[in-house]
Amino acid sequence: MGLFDKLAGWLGLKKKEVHVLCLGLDNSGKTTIINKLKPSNAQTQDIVPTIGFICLSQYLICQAKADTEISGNTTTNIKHRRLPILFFANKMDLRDAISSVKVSQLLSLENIKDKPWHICASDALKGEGLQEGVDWLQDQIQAMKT
Ligand SMILES: Nc1nc2c(ncn2[C@@H]2O[C@H](COP(=O)(O)OP(=O)(O)OP(=O)(O)O)[C@@H](O)[C@H]2O)c(=O)[nH]1
Ligand SMILES: [Mg+2]
Repeated sequence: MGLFDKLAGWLGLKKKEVHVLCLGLDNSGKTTIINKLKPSNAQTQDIVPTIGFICLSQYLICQAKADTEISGNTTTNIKHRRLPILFFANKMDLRDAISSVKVSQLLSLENIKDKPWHICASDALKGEGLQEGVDWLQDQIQAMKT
């Protein structure tokens, strides 16, 4: 069972759609993170750079590169809703990686006042830090339901 299956189970979302948009710089680890969230028997060992975007309907996760064009309606919709934003400060295992606190300062995340946000340091190769992020997302989605 993958982390997103667990999340869906806890939330009783088996029949509901949860759309997760995964955005990030090239080579930052988006596909690796998404892959790790799948059940172990569905994970692939062979991750190649994504061309354009991928949409995994089974997990309802959409990965787009930061420069992928998103339609005007979608951006407006995202902008005006109080959707939770989860940041992964990935590749934390690298020797010259900066801390998640420093990443958050560099991105001025404290200026995001109209949406709940959270940042987790992660090592997507080992799967470290992903559970913390999914737990936070679970709490946020639950809060939105009530
Ligand atoms: N050391 C380290 N390498 C990672 C980590 N996450 C991903 N990688 C590696 O970084 C490279 C890029 O990972 P991808 O998952 O393809 O990155 P992406 O963001 O999907 O890349 P694009 O699809 O090209 O935008 C691969 O060689 C991964 O094995 C991490 O946490 N630590
Ligand atoms: Mg990719």
